[in-house]
Amino acid sequence: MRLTVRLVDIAARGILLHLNDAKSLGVLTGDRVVISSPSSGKVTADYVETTTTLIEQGRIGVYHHTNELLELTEGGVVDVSVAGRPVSLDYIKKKMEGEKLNREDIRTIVTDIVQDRLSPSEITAFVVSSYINQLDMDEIESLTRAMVETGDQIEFHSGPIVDKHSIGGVPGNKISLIVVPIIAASGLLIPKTSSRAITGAGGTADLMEVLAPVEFSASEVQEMTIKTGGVIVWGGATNIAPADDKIIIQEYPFKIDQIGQMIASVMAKKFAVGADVVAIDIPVGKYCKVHSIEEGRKLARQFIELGERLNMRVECALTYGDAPVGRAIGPKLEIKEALSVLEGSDSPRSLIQKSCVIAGIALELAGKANRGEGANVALEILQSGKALQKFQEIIKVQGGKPDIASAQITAGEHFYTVRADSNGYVIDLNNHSLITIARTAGAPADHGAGLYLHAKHGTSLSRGDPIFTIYADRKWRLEKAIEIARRLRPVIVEGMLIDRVPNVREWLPGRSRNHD
Ligand SMILES: O=P(O)(O)OC[C@H]1O[C@H](OP(=O)(O)O)[C@H](O)[C@@H]1O
Ligand SMILES: Nc1ccnc(=O)[nH]1
Repeated sequence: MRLTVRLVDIAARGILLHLNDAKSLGVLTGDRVVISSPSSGKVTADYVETTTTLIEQGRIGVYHHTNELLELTEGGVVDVSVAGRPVSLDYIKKKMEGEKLNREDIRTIVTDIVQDRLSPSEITAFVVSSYINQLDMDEIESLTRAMVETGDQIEFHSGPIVDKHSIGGVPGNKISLIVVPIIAASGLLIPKTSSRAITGAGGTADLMEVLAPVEFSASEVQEMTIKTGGVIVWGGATNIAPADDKIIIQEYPFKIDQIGQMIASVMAKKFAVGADVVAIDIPVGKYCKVHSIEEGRKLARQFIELGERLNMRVECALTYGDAPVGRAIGPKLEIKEALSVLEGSDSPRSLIQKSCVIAGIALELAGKANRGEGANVALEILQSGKALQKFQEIIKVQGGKPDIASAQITAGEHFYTVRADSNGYVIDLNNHSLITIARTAGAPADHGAGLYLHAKHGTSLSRGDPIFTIYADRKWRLEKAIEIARRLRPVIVEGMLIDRVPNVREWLPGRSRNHD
């Protein structure tokens, strides 16, 4: 069918057809079509949307991202025919039905994801079917290899190449900003790629973006790493494991991170940058991705086994995840806190200790420290000021302003402090709720949004003492976040009274205990 092009300025993939044209072609909403034009050749364009009002018969509306491939001009004429459905949909269905996927099935799915042949809802179906039916180690290995092979890879000619990664899930986990400079300052190479927030309110890429650009190609990552010893960039922009970010985007709204996909997501990024040794941080806690030490050990063994299959030496640390790392949650607040530690502050201790433990494991694996001494070596590098100097070099090589000091970083201009309404101790912190509040306040997209925790487990508070402050770049977002905070009560302060159950029934005066 020949149709006249109307360019539709919507930042999405897809095309819009009049319902009658769609019927004549034999396509329904969600089907795919092939568009051919003399200038662009044949392109399988995405999902059809139909309308009876928004476009006239005889025309085809082409959305912006689809036209990036087609490069059509307004008023041009194209030939439109029905396209077959991607075969990967059959493999996703196979997983939905609980069957095991083989290497070819997974490679086909990943290739279709990378080449934008699957719609967001189809990718979500893959995520959810793997979430419910789980991926075994063979499937995880296939997924990792397919993610690596469908993107760019880096090869360094000297080693060992070091890397670290956290599975995430604990708020405030800004340790990469301290670990990477420590490792690089020790003379090792660490080409660190991170994702943006998945279940949290600020992934490492979101944080680093406050100080410097994070979007680079794989070859730029390589060049910068050779020059400074390390980088902290967003994996999603590098074309390193490009399927990863397309999957993560579908996980974000549900705040899920399917275990098999998560292992592949992390390890594909490590493998693609040529890592020889890898330290993995597995936060364990009531509200984390991993809830018990046993579960954590099982996951650690999976990471180690996959590392062996891929020829990388992996060691994992199970870390305390029942409270945020440090006190700051959200991009600017977290950067401020990490910078202050690099500048020599001796608090927050949880942040310093955790950063040194993870950096220490990597230093030991790479032969820069004896077994059991890595954390001390890391602390010495941190306290010597060499890590700060290295961090400034990293900011500079990525194109940011290196001489920024923590005191110059200010969080969102709108803020509100939640205070204790009775005397007592902090007996519980709900990480999920803290993240929900920070996200509602605008994090991670609004860099100034987030929250600062004044009190953690065991802190003794008097009525009126601050518990946490919510920050936002926009007033309406702050209002929403306050509303959510009132409902979720993420920090529980209790004295001896745990709860009081009110009797709300109307009590009539004169009513007596007389059972007449
Ligand atoms: O949003 P949630 O699920 O907490 O985790 C995502 C964060 O965890 C990892 O941290 P890193 O790159 O090792 O610093 C990811 O790359 C990302 O930054
Ligand atoms: N799924 C993931 C969890 C943590 N980090 C990642 O890069 N990916």
